[in-house]
Amino acid sequence: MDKEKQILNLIRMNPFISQQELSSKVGLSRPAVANYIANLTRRGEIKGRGYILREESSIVCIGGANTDQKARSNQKVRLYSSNPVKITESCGGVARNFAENLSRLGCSTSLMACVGDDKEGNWILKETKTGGVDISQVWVFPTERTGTFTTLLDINGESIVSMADMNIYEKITPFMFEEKWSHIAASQAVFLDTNIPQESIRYLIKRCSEENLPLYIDPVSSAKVQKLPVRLEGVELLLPNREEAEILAEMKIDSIKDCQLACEKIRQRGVQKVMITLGDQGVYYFSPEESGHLPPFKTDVVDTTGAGEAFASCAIYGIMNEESLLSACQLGLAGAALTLQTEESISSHLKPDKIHEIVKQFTR
Ligand SMILES: Nc1ncnc2c1ncn2[C@@H]1O[C@H](COP(=O)(O)OP(=O)(O)O)[C@@H](O)[C@H]1O
Ligand SMILES: O=c1[nH]cc([C@@H]2O[C@H](COP(=O)(O)O)[C@@H](O)[C@H]2O)c(=O)[nH]1
Repeated sequence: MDKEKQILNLIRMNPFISQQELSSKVGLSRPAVANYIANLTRRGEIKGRGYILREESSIVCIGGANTDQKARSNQKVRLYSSNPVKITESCGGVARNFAENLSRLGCSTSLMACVGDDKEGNWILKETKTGGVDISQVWVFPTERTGTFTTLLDINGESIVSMADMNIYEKITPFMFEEKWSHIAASQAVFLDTNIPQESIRYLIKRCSEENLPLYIDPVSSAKVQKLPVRLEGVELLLPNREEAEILAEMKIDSIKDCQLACEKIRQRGVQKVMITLGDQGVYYFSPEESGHLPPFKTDVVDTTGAGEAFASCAIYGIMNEESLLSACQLGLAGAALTLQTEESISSHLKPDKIHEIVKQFTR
């Protein structure tokens, strides 16, 4: 590749790159680089220098965007039998749900995910945009089908079994993130789920760590948590549920005391903070400064789908607003309680005032 092309490619990947950095990367003197840039500018290839300011509380959410199909049984589910159910459909995907929740909390969020060029993909894009999320960074793949998540809910709203048809995410490569790096680097923080392939997860962890970008990870499921690398330096916060934490820590978790040991083991892998969500047992949080267990805020449980992302988004909202880990978890529990009350994966009542009010009500 000639020097001019190399310079253009480097600028495309990082519009903030300095002439000094360009000179050492392409092996030219700084004045020679300046000369190339002057020529490229004259020819209109470079339209100006892209100093885009980092937005306050902006976050890029990377991972899954699916349609969720929920079959809710109106009697206790009988396995190996035909069960009368009511089926509903909504937009889902861990990263997508997280982005919409945070947008409802007033943060500037963008989604980096992929959908097929099909009815479902178009629906997700439309709904997510209506939810206030920037969808300009979503890839639309013409030959792939949008991911689907199908779950069977028992009469008490608990999921009995779920099926994830998400082959589309296998098409995502590290290079695609490299190309979008200027957008990622312009955010205050990055949220990542493990729907994307292992090499892309590794790439993002390494790059965020090198560039000191706070990175929060939701491991999605006990199948997908296995994609995380052993070393997790640079991950500011990991939010596994109990099963995922058992896999990460390589131990059974049967008590709150076990949670503490599991968090210590997970932290030895390089993570700074850990929050293990424990379903109807609440959450255990852990950092070098603070640790403890909180039971859930009591509420009617209509449907548990989306509670994990509601917890994650409200807790991270707290962290981005420099709350303590304890206060961030209380906000997380408030968000989860709101989502448990609805059949939707996202509560339309989610607002900063509302979650603060719930925390006040339960901690009085
Ligand atoms: N059955 C339940 N009763 C009360 N709270 C629940 C229940 N299920 C989930 N939650 C709340 O939602 C949070 C996340 O749920 P959890 O099941 O641990 O995560 P995930 O949905 O990611 O598996 C919990 O920390 C808790 O606050
Ligand atoms: O392998 C996956 N399973 C499930 C999800 C998504 O996770 C949400 C359910 O999450 P929870 O565990 O909080 O119920 C759904 O919206 C579903 O689309 C996903 O992205 N990837």
